[in-house]
Amino acid sequence: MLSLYPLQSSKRCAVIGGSGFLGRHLVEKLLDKGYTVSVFDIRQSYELPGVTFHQGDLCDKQALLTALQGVSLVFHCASPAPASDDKALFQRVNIQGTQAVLQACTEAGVQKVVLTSSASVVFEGTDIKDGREDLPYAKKPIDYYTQTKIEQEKLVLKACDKEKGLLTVAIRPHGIFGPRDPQLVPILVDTARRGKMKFIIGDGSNLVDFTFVDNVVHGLILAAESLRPESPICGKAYHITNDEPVRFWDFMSDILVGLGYAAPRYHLPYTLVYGLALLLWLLSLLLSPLVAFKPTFTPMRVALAGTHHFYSCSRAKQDMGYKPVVSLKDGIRRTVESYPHLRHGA
Ligand SMILES: NC(=O)C1=CN([C@@H]2O[C@H](COP(=O)(O)OP(=O)(O)OC[C@H]3O[C@@H](n4cnc5c(N)ncnc54)[C@H](O)[C@@H]3O)[C@@H](O)[C@H]2O)C=CC1
Ligand SMILES: CC(C)=CCC[C@@H](C)[C@H]1CC[C@H]2C3=C(CC[C@]12C)[C@@]1(C)CCC(=O)C[C@@H]1CC3
Repeated sequence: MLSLYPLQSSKRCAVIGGSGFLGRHLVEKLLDKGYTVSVFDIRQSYELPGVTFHQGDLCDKQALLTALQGVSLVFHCASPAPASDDKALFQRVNIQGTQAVLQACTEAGVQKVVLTSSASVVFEGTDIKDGREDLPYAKKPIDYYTQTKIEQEKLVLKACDKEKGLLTVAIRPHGIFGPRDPQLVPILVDTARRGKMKFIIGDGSNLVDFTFVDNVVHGLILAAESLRPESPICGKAYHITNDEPVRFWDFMSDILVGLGYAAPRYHLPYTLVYGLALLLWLLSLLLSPLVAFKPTFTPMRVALAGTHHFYSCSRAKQDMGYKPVVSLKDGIRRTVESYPHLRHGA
Protein backbone atom coordinates (compact mmCIF):
# COMPACT_ATOMS: atom_id res chain seq x y z
CA MET A 1 0.00 0.00 0.00
CA LEU A 2 2.73 2.49 0.96
CA SER A 3 4.36 2.14 -2.44
CA LEU A 4 1.36 4.02 -3.84
CA TYR A 5 2.60 7.13 -2.00
CA PRO A 6 6.22 7.56 -3.12
CA LEU A 7 5.99 11.38 -3.05
CA GLN A 8 4.43 11.69 0.37
CA SER A 9 7.13 14.02 1.60
CA SER A 10 7.13 16.04 -1.63
CA LYS A 11 6.66 19.73 -1.01
CA ARG A 12 5.34 20.52 -4.49
CA CYS A 13 1.73 21.64 -4.37
CA ALA A 14 -0.92 23.54 -6.31
CA VAL A 15 -3.46 26.03 -5.02
CA ILE A 16 -6.56 26.27 -7.20
CA GLY A 17 -8.12 29.68 -6.47
CA GLY A 18 -4.70 30.88 -5.24
CA SER A 19 -5.33 34.46 -6.43
CA GLY A 20 -8.24 34.85 -3.99
CA PHE A 21 -8.36 36.09 -0.39
CA LEU A 22 -7.86 32.76 1.37
CA GLY A 23 -5.80 31.27 -1.50
CA ARG A 24 -3.16 34.00 -1.37
CA HIS A 25 -2.76 33.75 2.43
CA LEU A 26 -2.37 30.00 1.98
CA VAL A 27 0.24 30.43 -0.77
CA GLU A 28 2.28 32.82 1.41
CA LYS A 29 2.28 30.36 4.34
CA LEU A 30 3.17 27.42 2.09
CA LEU A 31 6.17 29.35 0.74
CA ASP A 32 7.26 30.14 4.34
CA LYS A 33 7.08 26.43 5.09
CA GLY A 34 9.33 25.54 2.14
CA TYR A 35 6.72 24.33 -0.34
CA THR A 36 7.02 25.00 -4.07
CA VAL A 37 3.69 26.40 -5.20
CA SER A 38 1.77 26.52 -8.49
CA VAL A 39 -1.30 28.74 -8.52
CA PHE A 40 -4.18 27.94 -10.85
CA ASP A 41 -6.80 30.68 -11.09
CA ILE A 42 -8.99 32.37 -13.66
CA ARG A 43 -7.17 35.64 -12.85
CA GLN A 44 -3.69 36.59 -11.64
CA SER A 45 -3.86 39.14 -8.82
CA TYR A 46 -0.20 39.31 -7.66
CA GLU A 47 3.31 38.06 -8.33
CA LEU A 48 5.55 36.33 -5.80
CA PRO A 49 8.99 34.76 -6.13
CA GLY A 50 8.69 30.98 -5.91
CA VAL A 51 5.14 30.87 -7.30
CA THR A 52 4.28 29.74 -10.83
CA PHE A 53 0.98 31.11 -12.10
CA HIS A 54 -1.29 29.19 -14.44
CA GLN A 55 -4.20 31.30 -15.60
CA GLY A 56 -7.25 29.26 -16.60
CA ASP A 57 -10.76 28.08 -15.84
CA LEU A 58 -10.90 25.04 -13.54
CA CYS A 59 -13.62 23.56 -15.76
CA ASP A 60 -10.90 23.12 -18.42
CA LYS A 61 -9.28 19.78 -17.57
CA GLN A 62 -6.49 20.18 -20.12
CA ALA A 63 -5.43 23.51 -18.62
CA LEU A 64 -5.50 21.93 -15.15
CA LEU A 65 -3.38 18.99 -16.32
CA THR A 66 -0.60 21.35 -17.42
CA ALA A 67 -0.61 23.05 -14.00
CA LEU A 68 -0.64 19.77 -12.07
CA GLN A 69 2.42 18.16 -13.67
CA GLY A 70 4.68 16.84 -10.88
CA VAL A 71 2.31 18.06 -8.15
CA SER A 72 1.44 15.65 -5.32
CA LEU A 73 -0.84 17.88 -3.21
CA VAL A 74 -3.73 20.08 -4.38
CA PHE A 75 -5.63 22.68 -2.35
CA HIS A 76 -8.96 23.55 -3.98
CA CYS A 77 -9.99 27.04 -2.79
CA ALA A 78 -11.80 28.39 -5.86
CA SER A 79 -15.45 29.42 -5.99
CA PRO A 80 -17.56 32.22 -7.45
CA ALA A 81 -18.30 34.90 -4.82
CA PRO A 82 -21.21 33.91 -2.51
CA ALA A 83 -22.91 37.28 -3.13
CA SER A 84 -23.64 36.31 -6.76
CA ASP A 85 -27.02 34.77 -7.54
CA ASP A 86 -25.93 33.20 -10.83
CA LYS A 87 -27.17 29.63 -10.43
CA ALA A 88 -25.60 28.40 -13.71
CA LEU A 89 -22.19 29.82 -12.73
CA PHE A 90 -22.25 28.11 -9.32
CA GLN A 91 -23.25 24.81 -10.89
CA ARG A 92 -20.60 25.05 -13.58
CA VAL A 93 -17.71 26.07 -11.32
CA ASN A 94 -18.51 24.32 -8.03
CA ILE A 95 -19.94 21.08 -9.43
CA GLN A 96 -18.70 20.45 -13.01
CA GLY A 97 -15.46 22.30 -12.20
CA THR A 98 -14.80 20.17 -9.12
CA GLN A 99 -15.43 17.01 -11.20
CA ALA A 100 -12.82 18.30 -13.68
CA VAL A 101 -10.39 18.99 -10.80
CA LEU A 102 -10.80 15.44 -9.44
CA GLN A 103 -10.37 13.88 -12.87
CA ALA A 104 -7.30 15.98 -13.60
CA CYS A 105 -5.83 15.05 -10.19
CA THR A 106 -6.33 11.35 -10.91
CA GLU A 107 -4.80 11.62 -14.39
CA ALA A 108 -1.85 13.71 -13.16
CA GLY A 109 -1.09 11.29 -10.29
CA VAL A 110 -1.90 13.81 -7.52
CA GLN A 111 -2.06 11.99 -4.17
CA LYS A 112 -3.87 14.42 -1.86
CA VAL A 113 -6.73 16.87 -2.38
CA VAL A 114 -7.71 19.32 0.39
CA LEU A 115 -11.01 21.08 -0.33
CA THR A 116 -12.08 24.35 1.25
CA SER A 117 -15.73 23.63 1.85
CA SER A 118 -17.90 25.71 4.23
CA ALA A 119 -19.62 25.20 7.57
CA SER A 120 -22.70 26.68 5.86
CA VAL A 121 -23.35 23.31 4.16
CA VAL A 122 -25.50 22.42 7.18
CA PHE A 123 -27.07 25.88 7.70
CA GLU A 124 -30.73 26.41 6.77
CA GLY A 125 -31.27 29.87 8.24
CA THR A 126 -32.15 28.66 11.77
CA ASP A 127 -30.04 28.38 14.94
CA ILE A 128 -27.01 26.06 15.03
CA LYS A 129 -25.22 25.91 18.39
CA ASP A 130 -21.92 24.05 18.69
CA GLY A 131 -22.80 22.14 15.49
CA ARG A 132 -20.80 19.01 14.81
CA GLU A 133 -19.81 17.54 11.46
CA ASP A 134 -22.42 14.77 11.74
CA LEU A 135 -25.27 17.30 11.29
CA PRO A 136 -27.08 16.44 8.02
CA TYR A 137 -26.44 18.57 4.94
CA ALA A 138 -29.03 21.38 4.60
CA LYS A 139 -32.15 20.08 2.87
CA LYS A 140 -33.12 23.64 2.00
CA PRO A 141 -29.78 25.45 1.50
CA ILE A 142 -30.06 29.23 1.90
CA ASP A 143 -28.70 30.03 -1.59
CA TYR A 144 -27.12 28.53 -4.77
CA TYR A 145 -23.66 29.04 -3.31
CA THR A 146 -24.47 26.77 -0.35
CA GLN A 147 -26.40 24.30 -2.51
CA THR A 148 -23.39 23.80 -4.81
CA LYS A 149 -20.87 23.78 -1.91
CA ILE A 150 -22.82 20.75 -0.58
CA GLU A 151 -22.55 18.91 -3.91
CA GLN A 152 -18.89 19.89 -4.19
CA GLU A 153 -18.04 18.52 -0.75
CA LYS A 154 -19.87 15.25 -1.44
CA LEU A 155 -17.93 14.81 -4.71
CA VAL A 156 -14.56 15.41 -3.09
CA LEU A 157 -15.16 13.16 -0.08
CA LYS A 158 -16.53 10.36 -2.28
CA ALA A 159 -13.40 10.50 -4.45
CA CYS A 160 -11.22 9.41 -1.50
CA ASP A 161 -9.86 6.03 -2.60
CA LYS A 162 -6.84 4.52 -0.84
CA GLU A 163 -6.59 1.71 -3.45
CA LYS A 164 -6.37 4.20 -6.31
CA GLY A 165 -3.94 6.36 -4.33
CA LEU A 166 -6.08 9.51 -4.05
CA LEU A 167 -6.73 10.81 -0.52
CA THR A 168 -9.20 13.63 0.10
CA VAL A 169 -10.40 15.74 3.02
CA ALA A 170 -12.71 18.78 3.36
CA ILE A 171 -12.13 21.74 5.66
CA ARG A 172 -15.25 23.71 6.62
CA PRO A 173 -14.35 27.24 7.79
CA HIS A 174 -16.91 29.83 8.85
CA GLY A 175 -16.92 33.61 8.46
CA ILE A 176 -13.31 34.05 7.33
CA PHE A 177 -11.91 37.53 7.98
CA GLY A 178 -8.51 39.20 7.85
CA PRO A 179 -6.33 41.52 5.78
CA ARG A 180 -7.32 41.76 2.08
CA ASP A 181 -10.75 40.16 2.62
CA PRO A 182 -12.86 41.52 -0.26
CA GLN A 183 -16.18 40.77 1.42
CA LEU A 184 -16.84 41.11 5.13
CA VAL A 185 -15.14 44.41 6.05
CA PRO A 186 -15.85 46.16 2.71
CA ILE A 187 -19.59 45.26 2.88
CA LEU A 188 -19.74 46.40 6.48
CA VAL A 189 -18.01 49.73 5.80
CA ASP A 190 -20.09 50.35 2.69
CA THR A 191 -23.28 49.76 4.73
CA ALA A 192 -21.99 52.13 7.46
CA ARG A 193 -21.05 54.82 4.92
CA ARG A 194 -24.58 54.67 3.54
CA GLY A 195 -25.90 55.30 7.06
CA LYS A 196 -27.49 51.84 7.32
CA MET A 197 -25.50 50.39 10.25
CA LYS A 198 -27.65 51.90 12.99
CA PHE A 199 -29.76 48.84 13.75
CA ILE A 200 -29.23 45.54 15.54
CA ILE A 201 -31.44 42.76 14.20
CA GLY A 202 -33.04 40.94 17.14
CA ASP A 203 -31.78 41.25 20.72
CA GLY A 204 -28.12 41.09 19.63
CA SER A 205 -27.29 38.00 21.68
CA ASN A 206 -26.84 35.56 18.76
CA LEU A 207 -23.44 33.84 18.74
CA VAL A 208 -21.52 33.28 15.51
CA ASP A 209 -18.09 31.96 14.50
CA PHE A 210 -15.75 34.35 12.74
CA THR A 211 -12.44 32.77 11.78
CA PHE A 212 -9.20 34.69 11.30
CA VAL A 213 -7.71 33.74 7.95
CA ASP A 214 -4.40 32.46 9.44
CA ASN A 215 -6.36 29.87 11.44
CA VAL A 216 -8.03 28.58 8.29
CA VAL A 217 -4.64 28.38 6.56
CA HIS A 218 -3.28 26.51 9.59
CA GLY A 219 -6.19 24.04 9.41
CA LEU A 220 -5.71 23.47 5.66
CA ILE A 221 -1.99 22.76 6.01
CA LEU A 222 -2.52 20.52 9.06
CA ALA A 223 -5.09 18.55 7.07
CA ALA A 224 -2.70 18.17 4.13
CA GLU A 225 0.15 17.06 6.36
CA SER A 226 -2.07 14.61 8.34
CA LEU A 227 -3.56 13.07 5.20
CA ARG A 228 -2.05 9.58 4.99
CA PRO A 229 -3.65 6.23 4.10
CA GLU A 230 -3.83 5.20 7.76
CA SER A 231 -5.11 8.57 9.01
CA PRO A 232 -8.68 8.89 10.39
CA ILE A 233 -9.17 12.10 8.42
CA CYS A 234 -9.39 10.44 4.96
CA GLY A 235 -12.71 11.20 3.26
CA LYS A 236 -14.01 13.29 6.18
CA ALA A 237 -15.10 16.91 6.77
CA TYR A 238 -13.70 19.14 9.55
CA HIS A 239 -14.95 22.42 11.03
CA ILE A 240 -12.17 24.96 11.40
CA THR A 241 -13.04 28.08 13.39
CA ASN A 242 -11.47 30.44 15.93
CA ASP A 243 -13.18 28.29 18.57
CA GLU A 244 -14.36 31.54 20.20
CA PRO A 245 -18.02 32.11 19.24
CA VAL A 246 -18.83 35.80 19.56
CA ARG A 247 -22.04 37.86 19.45
CA PHE A 248 -22.51 38.74 15.74
CA TRP A 249 -23.24 42.38 16.63
CA ASP A 250 -20.27 42.69 19.03
CA PHE A 251 -17.95 41.50 16.27
CA MET A 252 -19.46 43.97 13.77
CA SER A 253 -19.24 46.77 16.35
CA ASP A 254 -15.58 46.01 17.15
CA ILE A 255 -14.65 46.29 13.47
CA LEU A 256 -16.77 49.42 12.94
CA VAL A 257 -15.50 51.22 16.05
CA GLY A 258 -11.92 50.17 15.24
CA LEU A 259 -12.31 51.90 11.86
CA GLY A 260 -13.87 55.02 13.39
CA TYR A 261 -17.58 54.37 12.69
CA ALA A 262 -20.39 54.30 15.24
CA ALA A 263 -21.59 50.92 16.50
CA PRO A 264 -25.23 49.99 15.75
CA ARG A 265 -27.53 50.82 18.70
CA TYR A 266 -31.23 50.47 17.94
CA HIS A 267 -32.93 47.08 18.04
CA LEU A 268 -35.38 45.84 15.40
CA PRO A 269 -37.41 42.61 15.78
CA TYR A 270 -35.90 39.74 13.76
CA THR A 271 -39.22 38.60 12.23
CA LEU A 272 -40.04 42.12 11.05
CA VAL A 273 -36.68 42.57 9.28
CA TYR A 274 -36.77 39.04 7.84
CA GLY A 275 -40.32 39.68 6.51
CA LEU A 276 -39.25 42.98 4.96
CA ALA A 277 -36.22 41.32 3.36
CA LEU A 278 -38.47 38.61 1.88
CA LEU A 279 -40.80 41.28 0.51
CA LEU A 280 -37.91 43.23 -1.04
CA TRP A 281 -36.51 40.04 -2.57
CA LEU A 282 -39.90 39.19 -4.11
CA LEU A 283 -40.21 42.75 -5.44
CA SER A 284 -36.73 42.59 -6.97
CA LEU A 285 -37.73 39.30 -8.68
CA LEU A 286 -41.02 40.70 -10.01
CA LEU A 287 -39.45 43.93 -11.23
CA SER A 288 -36.30 42.31 -12.65
CA PRO A 289 -37.49 42.57 -16.31
CA LEU A 290 -37.93 46.35 -15.81
CA VAL A 291 -35.28 47.47 -13.27
CA ALA A 292 -32.31 45.66 -11.80
CA PHE A 293 -31.92 46.44 -8.09
CA LYS A 294 -30.10 44.40 -5.50
CA PRO A 295 -31.33 44.89 -1.91
CA THR A 296 -28.66 45.02 0.85
CA PHE A 297 -31.06 43.24 3.22
CA THR A 298 -31.52 39.84 1.58
CA PRO A 299 -33.30 37.12 3.64
CA MET A 300 -30.02 35.17 3.65
CA ARG A 301 -28.06 38.10 5.12
CA VAL A 302 -30.75 38.78 7.72
CA ALA A 303 -30.64 35.11 8.76
CA LEU A 304 -26.82 35.25 9.01
CA ALA A 305 -27.03 38.42 11.11
CA GLY A 306 -29.85 37.34 13.42
CA THR A 307 -29.40 33.64 14.26
CA HIS A 308 -26.88 31.57 16.19
CA HIS A 309 -24.45 29.71 13.94
CA PHE A 310 -21.36 28.39 15.63
CA TYR A 311 -19.64 25.06 15.26
CA SER A 312 -17.59 22.65 17.31
CA CYS A 313 -14.07 21.99 16.05
CA SER A 314 -13.38 19.18 18.52
CA ARG A 315 -13.09 16.65 15.65
CA ALA A 316 -10.23 18.68 14.12
CA LYS A 317 -8.61 19.01 17.55
CA GLN A 318 -8.80 15.29 18.15
CA ASP A 319 -7.86 13.94 14.69
CA MET A 320 -5.23 16.46 13.64
CA GLY A 321 -4.25 18.39 16.73
CA TYR A 322 -5.87 21.63 15.52
CA LYS A 323 -5.65 24.68 17.78
CA PRO A 324 -6.23 28.26 16.56
CA VAL A 325 -2.95 30.17 16.17
CA VAL A 326 -4.41 33.71 16.35
CA SER A 327 -7.00 34.81 18.93
CA LEU A 328 -10.15 36.67 17.89
CA LYS A 329 -8.94 39.85 19.63
CA ASP A 330 -5.60 39.84 17.77
CA GLY A 331 -7.34 38.88 14.52
CA ILE A 332 -9.69 41.86 14.80
CA ARG A 333 -6.79 44.22 15.62
CA ARG A 334 -4.70 43.00 12.68
CA THR A 335 -7.71 43.25 10.36
CA VAL A 336 -8.61 46.80 11.42
CA GLU A 337 -4.97 47.93 11.01
CA SER A 338 -4.86 46.50 7.51
CA TYR A 339 -7.67 48.70 6.16
CA PRO A 340 -6.42 52.33 6.57
CA HIS A 341 -8.23 53.28 3.34
CA LEU A 342 -11.58 52.18 4.81
CA ARG A 343 -11.27 54.28 7.98
CA HIS A 344 -13.94 56.88 8.64
CA GLY A 345 -12.96 60.07 6.81
CA ALA A 346 -10.19 58.42 4.72
N1 LIG B 1 -14.67 33.90 2.77
C1 LIG B 1 -15.38 33.16 3.61
O1 LIG B 1 -15.91 33.64 4.63
C2 LIG B 1 -15.54 31.69 3.37
C3 LIG B 1 -15.02 31.09 2.24
N2 LIG B 1 -15.15 29.73 2.05
C4 LIG B 1 -14.59 29.08 0.86
O2 LIG B 1 -13.22 29.41 0.78
C5 LIG B 1 -12.79 29.42 -0.57
C6 LIG B 1 -12.02 30.70 -0.85
O3 LIG B 1 -12.87 31.80 -0.61
P1 LIG B 1 -12.35 33.29 -0.67
O4 LIG B 1 -10.88 33.32 -0.71
O5 LIG B 1 -13.09 34.04 0.37
O6 LIG B 1 -12.93 33.75 -2.08
P2 LIG B 1 -12.25 34.62 -3.24
O7 LIG B 1 -13.37 35.05 -4.12
O8 LIG B 1 -11.37 35.67 -2.67
O9 LIG B 1 -11.34 33.55 -3.99
C7 LIG B 1 -11.84 32.61 -4.89
C8 LIG B 1 -10.89 32.48 -6.05
O10 LIG B 1 -11.42 31.51 -6.96
C9 LIG B 1 -11.13 31.96 -8.28
N3 LIG B 1 -12.06 31.35 -9.23
C10 LIG B 1 -13.40 31.54 -9.31
N4 LIG B 1 -13.89 30.86 -10.34
C11 LIG B 1 -12.86 30.20 -10.92
C12 LIG B 1 -12.74 29.34 -12.04
N5 LIG B 1 -13.80 29.03 -12.80
N6 LIG B 1 -11.52 28.84 -12.35
C13 LIG B 1 -10.44 29.18 -11.61
N7 LIG B 1 -10.48 30.01 -10.55
C14 LIG B 1 -11.68 30.51 -10.21
C15 LIG B 1 -11.33 33.47 -8.20
O11 LIG B 1 -10.69 34.13 -9.29
C16 LIG B 1 -10.72 33.79 -6.85
O12 LIG B 1 -9.36 34.14 -6.96
C17 LIG B 1 -14.05 29.24 -1.41
O13 LIG B 1 -14.15 27.91 -1.81
C18 LIG B 1 -15.17 29.58 -0.45
O14 LIG B 1 -16.34 28.85 -0.77
C19 LIG B 1 -15.78 28.95 2.98
C20 LIG B 1 -16.31 29.50 4.12
C21 LIG B 1 -16.24 30.92 4.40
C1 LIG C 1 -20.34 34.44 9.81
C2 LIG C 1 -20.51 34.60 8.36
C3 LIG C 1 -21.00 33.45 7.59
C4 LIG C 1 -20.15 35.77 7.77
C5 LIG C 1 -20.13 35.90 6.28
C6 LIG C 1 -19.91 37.30 5.79
C7 LIG C 1 -21.16 38.04 5.34
C8 LIG C 1 -22.29 37.12 5.03
C9 LIG C 1 -21.51 39.10 6.39
C10 LIG C 1 -20.38 40.12 6.42
C11 LIG C 1 -20.98 41.49 6.68
C12 LIG C 1 -22.39 41.14 7.10
C13 LIG C 1 -23.42 42.19 7.14
C14 LIG C 1 -24.75 41.85 7.04
C15 LIG C 1 -25.15 40.44 6.74
C16 LIG C 1 -24.03 39.40 6.75
C17 LIG C 1 -22.75 39.96 6.20
C18 LIG C 1 -22.92 40.38 4.74
C19 LIG C 1 -25.82 42.89 7.10
C20 LIG C 1 -26.20 43.25 5.68
C21 LIG C 1 -27.03 42.36 7.85
C22 LIG C 1 -28.11 43.40 7.96
C23 LIG C 1 -27.61 44.70 8.51
O1 LIG C 1 -28.15 45.29 9.39
C24 LIG C 1 -26.35 45.20 7.91
C25 LIG C 1 -25.31 44.11 7.89
C26 LIG C 1 -24.02 44.59 7.25
C27 LIG C 1 -22.97 43.57 7.42
